[in-house]
Amino acid sequence: WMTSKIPQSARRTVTALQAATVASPTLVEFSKYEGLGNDFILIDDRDRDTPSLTPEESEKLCDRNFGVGGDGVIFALKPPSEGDYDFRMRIYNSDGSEPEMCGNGIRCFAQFLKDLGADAESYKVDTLAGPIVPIMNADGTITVDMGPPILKAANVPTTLASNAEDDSVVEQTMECNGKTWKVNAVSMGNPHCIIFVDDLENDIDFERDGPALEACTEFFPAKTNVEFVQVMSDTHLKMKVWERGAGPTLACGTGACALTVAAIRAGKIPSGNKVRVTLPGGDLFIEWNKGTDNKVFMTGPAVFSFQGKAALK
Ligand SMILES: N[C@@H](CCC[C@H](N)C(=O)O)C(=O)O
Repeated sequence: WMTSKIPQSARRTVTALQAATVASPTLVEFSKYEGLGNDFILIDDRDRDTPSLTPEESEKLCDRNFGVGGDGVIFALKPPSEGDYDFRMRIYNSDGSEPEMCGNGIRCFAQFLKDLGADAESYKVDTLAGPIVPIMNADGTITVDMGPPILKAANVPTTLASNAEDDSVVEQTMECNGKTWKVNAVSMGNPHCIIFVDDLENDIDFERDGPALEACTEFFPAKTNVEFVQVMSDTHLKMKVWERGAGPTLACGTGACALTVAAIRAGKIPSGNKVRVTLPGGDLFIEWNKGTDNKVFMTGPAVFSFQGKAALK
């Protein structure tokens, strides 16, 4: 009797709504991982050459209210046919832009592959920043051979005048956001603007200075990740990061590598040590083989959080 009391026109509306509700959305299978709280949606695209999601779809999935939530989406792809690679990694930032590399991301990528059944001790991964090699440690952490830092100003890229050997930028003066900064420019495949401060909590207006420096395309034409760093001791650095394309994150692996290199080059700490970098989400350990093979090694965790199917909206 209930149905008979609903007017004909309203019944048509209800039927239309039901049809809309039952129309099945496209579902994406994903796994979620984090490295010191820098969190990523991992997609198993090992049968593909290119990502199965567009930058726009990735941006929607990263939304923390309407999607899964994450600082980026990482795709595990088929290796290129040449170069003896095991896999290819591509990543979109949470705003849909595509960076060349991601340090915490590649540890999550390696752990994801391990959880999918890969059992090698190390992998040669093709990235837009060149070959990167994650090494699986017995204690569950992952060490990554990040390759050599890129110091030449034009290759970072920065338009700041080089003021050191190798055409690099060390403690160079830069005007941005109405302030004068002492800037160090280092690329780990992706650009980093590193600023040393005496007091991380009081010397910067993080929420204003971070985005202003990120978008300072006059000096960093590809935009830049921004790291504010306090030197705690010869082997301990503390940092806050404002990431290009993602904003404030709890950790940045390429950033930790870049700022360690910058600290050594600026004479803030000696070379030859393993450096502990404290980020908002925890610690990474960085070594720069300056003077030998010039490579940077990063060690830290990568942890599975959850997996599921998400609607593509
Ligand atoms: N969180 C990452 C860096 C991700 C890329 C960055 N936002 C960029 O656009 O360069 C890391 O751990 O390195």
